[in-house]
Amino acid sequence: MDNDIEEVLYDQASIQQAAQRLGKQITEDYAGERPLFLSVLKGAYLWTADLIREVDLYAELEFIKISSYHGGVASTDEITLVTDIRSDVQNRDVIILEDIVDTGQSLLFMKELLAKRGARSIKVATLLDKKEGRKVEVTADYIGFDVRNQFVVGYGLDYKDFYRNLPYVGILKKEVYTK
Ligand SMILES: O=P(O)(O)OC[C@H]1O[C@H](OP(=O)(O)OP(=O)(O)O)[C@H](O)[C@@H]1O
Ligand SMILES: Nc1nc2[nH]cnc2c(=O)[nH]1
Repeated sequence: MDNDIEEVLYDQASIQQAAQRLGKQITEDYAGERPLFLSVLKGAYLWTADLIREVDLYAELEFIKISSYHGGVASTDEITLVTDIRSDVQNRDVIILEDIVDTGQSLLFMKELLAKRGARSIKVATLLDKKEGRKVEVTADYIGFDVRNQFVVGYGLDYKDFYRNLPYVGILKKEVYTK
């Protein structure tokens, strides 16, 4: 798999540092509260594991699965809710955990869903923020790294469902897309 990678952008040590930085910030910001962390599958599973262990709060964790990409490098405009949560978000302080915010469509979908269900507050902690990719206006509150407008894989992020298990975030070689 490493042979398919053009460039490593963030290795495991840098991602751990980002998790520590954001975990500390969240712990301070939510002192005395019991937020609900909502991890967006599949991509956010590794980031969730890292970040949540750096949060020193009575925190609940739920997983939701939505889908926006259908195996390619171009985003579609359609988001589908694949697996919902069971817990009630009414009056809860929710922190959405994402691996990447790109067009923003997935995040907007999530935010609208939670707002409709009566969440008291909704914040977002993302490993990567690709601001240049935005098609809709939405922002993240806690950001690991800002990334350029290029397709990244690894650390939860896939290309055609592979590369999620790379222990770093990197860029695929061009020839991999055309193989
Ligand atoms: O800002 P956007 O353009 O909406 O892209 C961001 C979303 O795309 C990826 O998920 P994807 O739908 O590929 O599903 P996955 O997490 O299961 O890979 C990623 O995990 C984000 O949830
Ligand atoms: N793997 C991957 N998934 C994404 N979803 C939205 N942007 C990206 C990206 O750059 N890489």
